[in-house]
Amino acid sequence: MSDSRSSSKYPPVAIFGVPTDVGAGTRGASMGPETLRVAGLVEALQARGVDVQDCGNLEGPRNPWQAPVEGYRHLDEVVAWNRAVMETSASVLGDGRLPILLGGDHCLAVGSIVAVARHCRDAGKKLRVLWLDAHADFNTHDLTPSGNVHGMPVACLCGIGPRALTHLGGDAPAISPADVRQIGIRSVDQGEKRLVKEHGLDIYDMRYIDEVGMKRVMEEVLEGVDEDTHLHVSFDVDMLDPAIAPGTGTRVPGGVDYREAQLIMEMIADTGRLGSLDIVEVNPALDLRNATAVLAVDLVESLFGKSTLMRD
Ligand SMILES: NC(=[NH2+])NCCC[C@H](N)C(=O)O
Ligand SMILES: [Mn+2]
Ligand SMILES: [Mn+2]
Repeated sequence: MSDSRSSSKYPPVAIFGVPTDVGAGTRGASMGPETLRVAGLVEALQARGVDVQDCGNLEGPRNPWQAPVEGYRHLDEVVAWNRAVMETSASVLGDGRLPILLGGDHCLAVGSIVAVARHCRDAGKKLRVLWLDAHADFNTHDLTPSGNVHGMPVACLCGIGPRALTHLGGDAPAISPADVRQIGIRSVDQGEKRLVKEHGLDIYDMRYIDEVGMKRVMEEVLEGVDEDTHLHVSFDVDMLDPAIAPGTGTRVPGGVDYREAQLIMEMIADTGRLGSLDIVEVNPALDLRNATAVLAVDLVESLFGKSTLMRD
């Protein structure tokens, strides 16, 4: 076909915004979807030759902004939003499109990954989740220091958490810790550390990245990825160093720098196996001139094959 849209080696994409911060302890990530659009996400993908459909934003309950109850803040609202995310992700995957979730806070990855896991099971594909984050997000109601559910999605997906989230897709666990690789980690709470070790979560923390370098980290993370693998990238922008990405609610110093982040995205792009993406925790209320959203868009371009040299 001569249509430039079909020249991309990527499948068509469907973008949907999830404007909520019910899982977070700081307000503002609810404005993430619009700020990523303002930063030019759709146009940047189209310029890569990708067929992009913007489905607009999902709807759900408002943020009641209440204190945690029995270890969870806003659990009912978190479940309602995740149900909507799961349904939309499933229908996008069913249409043969690559879903891109614009968060919103990171609790929403429960819904997106439950849908992706089901899709992989039905399609006979192996799932690998790349969790790009400063945090392990493996808390439970009795370990959490905050009650914020955005600190719990990985545990929920692995079957540890409130039934409404662990069984969101009907059965549990949605995934196994062996399906997950975490990159950029540098803040894990005391009890969370124990749980992470107990479950053998594969964590590439900042110390390991410093010691061996990002190239080797990504080689290890992507080991075994083949044509039957579906890569789900769950990109919490707080993986990035706050000096380059200040617009997020739970900043932790000592994060991934610009070059390292580009290499992560480029090496994922090289596999050609990207199947779904979350971009979460962009908070324009804390940002400087939309720098964090602009950087996220820049990194997504690399994830869709833009390279700095003559490799296109
Ligand atoms: N997705 C995130 N930004 N999570 C931050 C979690 C922070 C902290 N570990 C907590 O559980 O409260
Ligand atoms: Mn996170
Ligand atoms: Mn985080």
